[in-house]
Amino acid sequence: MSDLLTAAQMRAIEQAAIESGDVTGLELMERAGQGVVEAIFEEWPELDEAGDVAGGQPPDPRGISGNRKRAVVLCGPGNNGGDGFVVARLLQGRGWEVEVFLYGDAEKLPPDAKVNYERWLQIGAVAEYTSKLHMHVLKGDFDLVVDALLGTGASRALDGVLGNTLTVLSASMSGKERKHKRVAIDNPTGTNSDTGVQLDFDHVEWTGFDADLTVTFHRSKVGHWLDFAADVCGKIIVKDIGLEAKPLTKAGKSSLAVPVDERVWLLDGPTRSLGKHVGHKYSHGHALILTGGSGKTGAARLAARGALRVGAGLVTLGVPPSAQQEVACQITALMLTRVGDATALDVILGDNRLNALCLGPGMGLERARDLAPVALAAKRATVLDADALSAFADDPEALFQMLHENCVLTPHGGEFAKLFPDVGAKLAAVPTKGPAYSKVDATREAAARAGCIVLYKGADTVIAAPDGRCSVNAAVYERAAPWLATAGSGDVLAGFITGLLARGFAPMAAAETGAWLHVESARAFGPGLIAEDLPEMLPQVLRALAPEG
Ligand SMILES: NC(=O)C1=CN([C@@H]2O[C@H](COP(=O)(O)OP(=O)(O)OC[C@H]3O[C@@H](n4cnc5c(N)ncnc54)[C@H](O)[C@@H]3O)[C@@H](O)[C@H]2O)[C@@H](O)CC1
Ligand SMILES: Nc1ncnc2c1ncn2[C@@H]1O[C@H](COP(=O)(O)OP(=O)(O)O)[C@@H](O)[C@H]1O
Ligand SMILES: [K+]
Repeated sequence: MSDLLTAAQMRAIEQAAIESGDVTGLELMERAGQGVVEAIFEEWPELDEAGDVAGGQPPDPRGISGNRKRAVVLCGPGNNGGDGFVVARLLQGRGWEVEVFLYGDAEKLPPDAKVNYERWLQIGAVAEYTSKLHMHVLKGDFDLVVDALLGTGASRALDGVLGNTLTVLSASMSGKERKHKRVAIDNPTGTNSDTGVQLDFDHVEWTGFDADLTVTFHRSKVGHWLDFAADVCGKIIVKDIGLEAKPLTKAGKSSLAVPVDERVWLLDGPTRSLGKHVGHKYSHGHALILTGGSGKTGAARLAARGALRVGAGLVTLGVPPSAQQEVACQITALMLTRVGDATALDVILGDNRLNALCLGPGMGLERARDLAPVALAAKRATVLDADALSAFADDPEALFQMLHENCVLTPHGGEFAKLFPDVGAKLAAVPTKGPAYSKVDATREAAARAGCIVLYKGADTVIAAPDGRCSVNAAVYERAAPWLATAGSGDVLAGFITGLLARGFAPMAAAETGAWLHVESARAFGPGLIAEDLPEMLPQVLRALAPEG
């Protein structure tokens, strides 16, 4: 998968291509419509009775004389609607019976959409999109419903006619017995293409258009991978509309988000340690993971197991005296050392071979507050998770002062909102106009403020660096791993990242790789997963990637 674009970036790319004279807006719209039709028939070959997908061929007489396929195309007031008119024309050209409904005023359509509206009028009718529309669709024996209502230009709350109709349509047409397929052009109406959140609409069960397939153009949009969108996009297909050759400007590039994929491991993983074949355990790094007191050591042990499995040469648990016996009974390959207080930690960190630290899982707020200053002053690569984040909820600035560039913060939503309350509030606000503030924006802003890597957890994990680099590790669509929502899985993630830091990964790469391996381990196990299983799946995941991993 390539870069993920915001609506503004996509618009800028299209605009640059049009201004360069390489292509017209009308040509792009035609290619977009063709792309949608291609995707429909690639996805559901059984719908294709007429043969040639590219259009232009006369329809197969069997399609007309036999049972004609039937489509409803819902067109909106902008260029997304324009794509819809192209799709309607191409389907009709292939022998389909097509009904088109327009939400909005035809006279106000933008120029390219207007042209395609008029082309469609030469071969078909346009009915008004009304609040009764869903009844028509529900009663009709349709094979396909196309959502061309709103695309990247969707920017404000939905009105009653639009929102209610879509909601009833989607709700009443869910379930296996539904005959027709549902396709959204660019994004399902009801979602924001920058944020993935639902557009504001005053309806209790508001869902928006619930698609089986979403066909987007040139590049996937950031919002396809965030928040609620993954629940309603169905599946994403990206269609080329001939914009490839135009790179983004430098300024545009620095604000790109990239998806995390297996390259994070393949580029670095197998060799990222000192000495690929002849190295010894110290050349693979030594991680120190601090535990909480007696009865609270499980989380840190999970993290430690993760760090060891991901390839740290040695992993030591730093335990308070009260927990020494408990931890000693539970570990074998892991080591332990007593870390009673900040002074003891200071002494231990005199050993320069300890090159990665992890604070937070099960640590306890007080112990985290006591030990964090010494740990951070040692300037080792350091993961701060869980209690090490919550401990500074009252004074995040005190934490930010101590952080350095080799730190990785791994908050979930609650911890994020405690450390960055203003950023969290911006993210939580329901957008009323575009461009909207997304989890990508929020994580970037947090990383810049903290001066280190921030990994903001969730099914749509976002990782950002202070310099604006940003990536999305989305466990959605074919990478869905809902089993990760289990106690302790975040502790294992902290351990994976710590282990990778010990191996010498740069903080951003460690966070990306850790997050990616975390989801892969969950997928390799599948349903029934508990946190303990995650480190145990790593050998299998790594073997499949690179034999020497
Ligand atoms: N610009 C181009 O050259 C191309 C654009 N394409 C299509 O054009 C789309 C973007 O077109 P637009 O920028 O015109 O945007 P849209 O068609 O997504 O929507 C813009 C229109 O919807 C209205 N609107 C926004 N939010 C609304 C709401 N909540 N309720 C009701 N109306 C609302 C706006 O006032 C405006 O009239 C893309 O998603 C894509 O489908 C493709 O044809 C490829 C080429
Ligand atoms: N539905 C989901 N799909 C994929 N990953 C998820 C999902 N829910 C949670 N996760 C992941 O599981 C981990 C949970 O971490 P966290 O909230 O800290 O839990 P804990 O404190 O119990 O370990 C995070 O890495 C998060 O990204
Ligand atoms: K749409």
